[in-house]
Amino acid sequence: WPLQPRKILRATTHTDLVVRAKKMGVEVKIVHNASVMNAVGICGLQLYRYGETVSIPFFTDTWRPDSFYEKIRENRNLGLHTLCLLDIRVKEPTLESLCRGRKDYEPPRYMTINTAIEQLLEIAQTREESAYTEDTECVGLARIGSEDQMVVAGTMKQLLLIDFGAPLHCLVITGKTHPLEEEMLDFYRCRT
Ligand SMILES: C[S@@+](CC[C@H](N)C(=O)[O-])C[C@H]1O[C@@H](n2cnc3c(N)ncnc32)[C@H](O)[C@@H]1O
Repeated sequence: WPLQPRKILRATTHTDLVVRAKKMGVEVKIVHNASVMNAVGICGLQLYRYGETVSIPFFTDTWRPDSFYEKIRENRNLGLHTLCLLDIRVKEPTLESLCRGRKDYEPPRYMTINTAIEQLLEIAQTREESAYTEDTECVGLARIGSEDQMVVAGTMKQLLLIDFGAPLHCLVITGKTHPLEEEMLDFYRCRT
């Protein structure tokens, strides 16, 4: 039974899968694949100038986690860019159905760049000296790799006004940029 994880081994889930398979004596064969982790290179920010990637979950009325803020702060202190992966909520059982023991699911939801920025700015407001502000340069990327992919560079404030269309979306918060990176970003710069 050759196990072929679809993606490169870059996240805990992938490594965990391999470790458990090997412990069970299952043969593991890695088939390398494209990933947002390298496809994001399209915007011209150099991959080796990124710090730790963060995931931004949807806020709810009662759950507003902000642990990713510290990672963004550390990255920016080191002058590194931060790739923000945005929440996907698919096949989430409704609260009602959980209570009734019946399987009903919420409609699928994919976080937009706009929602991610709103949440990031909400967190920034709770910090005295935030690691980023609405004037921080970012790059919004939607549907990378598809014919209608969208890449726009601009401040958080500017990107908030852009409709990036259908999922999937991700966001890069820039660190210290190299002149060549700036030249590349100019091709994507938002003109509003
Ligand atoms: C849990 S991550 C896993 C990504 C996938 N396993 C990979 O390595 O490409 C999913 C998130 O990555 C980002 N993402 C994946 N593919 C994307 C694409 N083509 N364009 C923009 N963002 C993408 C989105 O933020 C999405 O919510």
